[in-house]
Amino acid sequence: MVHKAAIRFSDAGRTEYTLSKETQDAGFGIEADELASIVRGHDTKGFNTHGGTEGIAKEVSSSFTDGISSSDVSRRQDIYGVNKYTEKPPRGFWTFVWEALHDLTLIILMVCAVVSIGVGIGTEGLPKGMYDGVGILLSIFLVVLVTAVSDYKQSLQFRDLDKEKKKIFVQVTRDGYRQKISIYDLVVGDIVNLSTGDIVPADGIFIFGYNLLIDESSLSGESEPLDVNQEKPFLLCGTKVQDGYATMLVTAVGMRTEWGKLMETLSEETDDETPLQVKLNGVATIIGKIGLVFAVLTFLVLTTRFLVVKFVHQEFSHWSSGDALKLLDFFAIAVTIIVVAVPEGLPLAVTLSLAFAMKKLMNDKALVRHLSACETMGSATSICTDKTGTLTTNHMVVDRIWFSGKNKELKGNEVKTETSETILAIFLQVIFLNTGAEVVKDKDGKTTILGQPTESALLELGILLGGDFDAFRQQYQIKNVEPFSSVRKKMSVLVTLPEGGTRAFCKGASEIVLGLCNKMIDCDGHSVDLSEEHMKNITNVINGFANEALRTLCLAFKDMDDGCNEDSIPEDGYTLVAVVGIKDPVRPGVMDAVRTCLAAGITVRMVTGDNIYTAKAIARECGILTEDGLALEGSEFRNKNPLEMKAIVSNIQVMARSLPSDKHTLVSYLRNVGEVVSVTGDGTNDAPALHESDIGLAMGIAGTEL
Ligand SMILES: Nc1ncnc2c1ncn2[C@@H]1O[C@H](COP(=O)(O)OP(=O)(O)OP(=O)(O)O)[C@@H](O)[C@H]1O
Ligand SMILES: [Ca+2]
Repeated sequence: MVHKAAIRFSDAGRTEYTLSKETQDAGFGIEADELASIVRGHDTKGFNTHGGTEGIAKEVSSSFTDGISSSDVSRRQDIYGVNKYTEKPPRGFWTFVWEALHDLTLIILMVCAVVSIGVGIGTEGLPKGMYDGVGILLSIFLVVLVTAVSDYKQSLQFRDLDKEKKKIFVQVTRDGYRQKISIYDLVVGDIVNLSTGDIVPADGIFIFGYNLLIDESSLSGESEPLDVNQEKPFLLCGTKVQDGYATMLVTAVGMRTEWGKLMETLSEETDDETPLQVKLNGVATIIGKIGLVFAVLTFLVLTTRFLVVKFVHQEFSHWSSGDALKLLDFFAIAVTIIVVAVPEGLPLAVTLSLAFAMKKLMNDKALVRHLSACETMGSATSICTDKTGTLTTNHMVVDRIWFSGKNKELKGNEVKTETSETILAIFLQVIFLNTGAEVVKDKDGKTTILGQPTESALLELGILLGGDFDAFRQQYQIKNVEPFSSVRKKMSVLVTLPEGGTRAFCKGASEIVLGLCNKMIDCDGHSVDLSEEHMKNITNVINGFANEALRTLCLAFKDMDDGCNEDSIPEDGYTLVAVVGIKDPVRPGVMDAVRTCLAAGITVRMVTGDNIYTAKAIARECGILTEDGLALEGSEFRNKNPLEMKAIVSNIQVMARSLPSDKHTLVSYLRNVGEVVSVTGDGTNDAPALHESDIGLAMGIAGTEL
């Protein structure tokens, strides 16, 4: 500390670092720009000058455990800014009118109108000579008005959509407890909890966490993910947490971040035309060109005939105003051909009807990112949906438990009375220590569970069994965490026990975790070797749960030798404690929806990360899986060669235990065989497939940007 202070003192002396009065008065120890540039520039020297993470936390008066106090927020916003990006001012109505006027046919028409009025008045006098010209002008006015109004309305709608899209919530610790706030309310000094799949909501410094991998491709285009830890603590806004879990101290928000600067250059709305519009515009242009050719031809032919006649009658030197009028008449005929031939209104009609469809969808609480989606959606021949959260409600409750010792399935409330204490104790350890969810108390002392539904279901069970989350977290020291990911399909932790010794816990997809076990606990709480017989038994239990459409998880532990390596968590030699079956009921209405799709000739496919039996059971329940349909596991699909894949892909109805990349492969093969594929999914594991699909329907729960 003394040492740091000394460095700071000398550095301060050298750079003449003085605080502005406002910052000082507000009680902070660092300027906003200075702090922002340290993180943005990955300036380790400046970082150390300010005393590292602790020093900076002190300077922005934040505490790692309690965060900031919410009464502070406006003071922080005054000094360090608001987490919003300045956007280009929205385009006004008149810009749209101006744009609509920039149309070649309209310009030709206007010229014709003016000429026609001029000549008309000259020859036929007022007001009769004006009628034609004014008529043309009026119709131009009408077309411009309709185009401008519809474009303008569309841009307003997109702005609303944009706002909707940006309503993202993050978990922060404020006033000593964890809570959810909107990213707009984030201020410098906030302690943010990041987990897999999150977008980093502001610039910040890593405080604490495990195995944090950051994908910076959105900022730097660099696709190799970056390790972030105490040594390399800088986190940039707009990057994505690819793996791991961490808490972060916010150091810059809004326009002071790199992302903010990027947004400023990007916030220009991009025109997106739907495929149909592009096609129709193409058609309109071709027809227009043909019309133009014919118009020119007609004009030339008429004029030539007129000239020839004049030549034959030897009147070439006598020109009357009648002749001029005749030539003008030819011109008018040519223009009429153009006007009739160019189907100006066609693309316009499409825009209008699509905008209408979008509005209707929005009323149904569906958010349409691109206008084109409405149209493509109509032509979809295949839907790939995930299971959890889309077909099911995502409200999970532990329904069945099987303890290896008991060899008996239990309902939640029977567990306490019928299970030996040793087993129960270990069971609670797995539940409370090996979890990414958290039991939090809010201001009024009410407990809520924050976290993924699967983990919340387990925590709820733990509380039901009389466990105390906080007590567990205080007694045991967590050494390492490998968070859950859709690829690994399990979560593991390494923990120091209060009585000494280190223990690893693992929970996750049943077959996968079972494969890591070579022992199990018997009824007295002793570890015994897993025999073939046991294995068969347990597999039966798992399949039994799965056939009842339950999501099954295995929980296991392993006692570590003294002096084991704390940097890695073992991948084998676990002792099985329990199998749990979690109920996640099918959403009401799903069966009808599936039936409607099938009736409309759309094939529905389920692609899920869950167990194959669970997947099949749910698929049957929803009417997705039929007698002759194909259900297989992701690994089976993955190992086929491209030809085989192509052959079976159309028959696949259920794909279970899939990796995110499998979803992606499936979609690209389906498109390959000529299907228009729509993908629905809620999670980060669906993102690659959503990208690949013709239409991605993200069921917005998590803040996953696509
Ligand atoms: N938090 C967790 N910890 C440990 N294991 C988990 C956790 N969540 C899910 N699992 C296990 O991983 C399996 C697959 O999860 P994954 O995320 O790949 O699919 P999903 O997104 O839940 O399902 P779907 O693809 O249908 O939406 C689950 O069946 C479950 O056994
Ligand atoms: Ca999912």
